[in-house]
This record gives sequence, C-alpha cells and structure tokens, in this order.
Amino acid sequence: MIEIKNLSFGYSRKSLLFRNLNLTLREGHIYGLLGKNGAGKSTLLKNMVGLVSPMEGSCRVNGFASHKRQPAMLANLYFIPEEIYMPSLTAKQFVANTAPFYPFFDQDAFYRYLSEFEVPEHAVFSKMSFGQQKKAIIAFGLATNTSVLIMDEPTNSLDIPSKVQFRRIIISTHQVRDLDSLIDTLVVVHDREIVLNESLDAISERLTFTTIPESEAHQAIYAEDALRGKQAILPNLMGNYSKVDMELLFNAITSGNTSVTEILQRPHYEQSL
Ligand SMILES: Nc1ncnc2c1ncn2[C@@H]1O[C@H](COP(=O)(O)OP(=O)(O)OP(=O)(O)O)[C@@H](O)[C@H]1O
Repeated sequence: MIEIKNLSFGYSRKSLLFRNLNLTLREGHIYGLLGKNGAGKSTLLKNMVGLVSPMEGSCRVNGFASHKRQPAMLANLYFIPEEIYMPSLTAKQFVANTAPFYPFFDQDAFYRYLSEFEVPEHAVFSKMSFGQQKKAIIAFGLATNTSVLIMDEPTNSLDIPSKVQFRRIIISTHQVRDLDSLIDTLVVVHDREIVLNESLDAISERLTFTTIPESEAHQAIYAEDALRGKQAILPNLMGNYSKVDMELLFNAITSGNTSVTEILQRPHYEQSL
C-alpha cells in the first residue's frame, strides 16, 4: 500500500510540481499513471520510492516513510526507472549480488521470464541492446515478488513481440480481470493535482465510450473527430458496459472538460436519479 498525504514537491521552491497532493494506492491493483509530458509522473514515482524527499507532507510504502529508504521497505519494493544503467554482470552474477535483498525472489521465475523474453541467459547485461536490458530488469523485477512493483514506461523500448510477451507474463502472474487492459485503475495527474483515481469498472459504470454520427455529437460530454463520425463519451444512462477508451478519457480530462470528472466524482446514489 502506498499512501501519499499532503505532498508538496518541486525541484526548486519557486516552482512546485505538486501542492498538497493526496493519493492512496492499494494492494492487489494495477494502476496506470497518466499525465502530459512534464506533468510530474516520474517525479511522483521518485517520491514514492524515496529517491527524492517531500518538501511537505509524506509518502509511505507499507507504512514506512519512503525517503528514509529503510531496508524493510526496500525489501518489498522494486522500482524500474525509465532510464536504466545495467552493470557488467551476467544474469547469474546479478542474481548472486542483488537477489539476497529480496526475500521473496523466485529464481526459477526469473530465468523463465528471461527465456520468454528471449534474453540470452549467459550474456553480460551492459553489452546487451537497450531493449534486452529493459526486458532483463523487468524479468528480475517481476521475480522479486515484492508487494509493490513500480515501472516507469516499462514497454517503451520493447519491440512488438516483447510487448505481447510482457502482457502475457503480467496476465499469468497477476490477477488481471480485464484482458483488454492490464491496468485496472487509472490515476491522472494534471495541473499539480491528482484529477482522477478511479477503477475502470467504476468509470464504465458511469460513462459510455462509443462512436456516434456527427449529427448526434451534441449528446456527447466530450467528442473527437474519428474516421467515421465522432469518438464520444456519453453519460452511461442505460447501465451498459463499454470498454474505457483511456486516451479519449485522458484527452477529455486534460482539455479542461469538467463534466467528465464531475460525473465520475458524483456520489453513487445521484447517478440513478
Ligand atoms: N532532476 C531534476 N531537476 C530539475 N528539474 C527536473 C528534474 N527532473 C525533472 N525535472 C522537471 O520536472 C518536471 C516534471 O518532470 P517528470 O520527468 O517528472 O515529468 P513526466 O510527467 O514524467 O514527463 P514525461 O511524460 O515527459 O516523461 C519537468 O518540468 C522536468 O523538467
């Protein structure tokens, strides 16, 4: 569990990236953190893992203050940053050096993931291609079995087969409910605040994502031009299920469309009135 309370942080006191930010992330979920370039996603992750310290407020992982980076916290947390620098070690040497810090590390799973990702088992990490290095560290991170695994843009440098493999591994190792999307809860950071922290189930209960003809665009809360007609977000008045279009929802929220967030934040009983 990650608890962020009244977090204020900036790389300089003059320009804060977050002011009084609150966010709770619970165990058993796969959260997707979305925000525009420069919104502070990586910085928020660095606060969570204690690579930077809050100016005000607190970040706690499983009850431990992140910035103290106590061994008991680190044993149950694995972080894969966007930029990685791998040592001149083979997988076997890396396991010997690093795995002892992770009491739940599963060596068999690590080698299985490496083979599923087609990462050569005996090669030296630093001499591998960047994509191979990324896959090696993802394999290691998944094998640590920590209660919190944080990955910053994990599939960015992966080729298409590796992205497919990544999905397969996550689906087989975590209880992914919606096979269309590995993410079950969406967190959006915008204008120094968390503007959304909602499960995809709750979002699709309230909003419908669909394509509508141009002539019906006035019924939409938010719409964008599509190849045929409009891609639109409508209130879900009939209780039908539709797959959440995360990109469309993100665009709606960050374009300043407040109706979408208002519907999502409304208490449940108002929905049926
Ligand atoms: N070490 C640093 N020192 C000073 N400023 C920094 C540092 N790291 C990031 N920043 C600034 O903080 C802001 C947020 O950066 P961050 O990398 O957290 O954004 P992001 O949402 O992850 O962006 P992107 O989607 O482009 O990866 C940016 O304006 C960036 O220039």
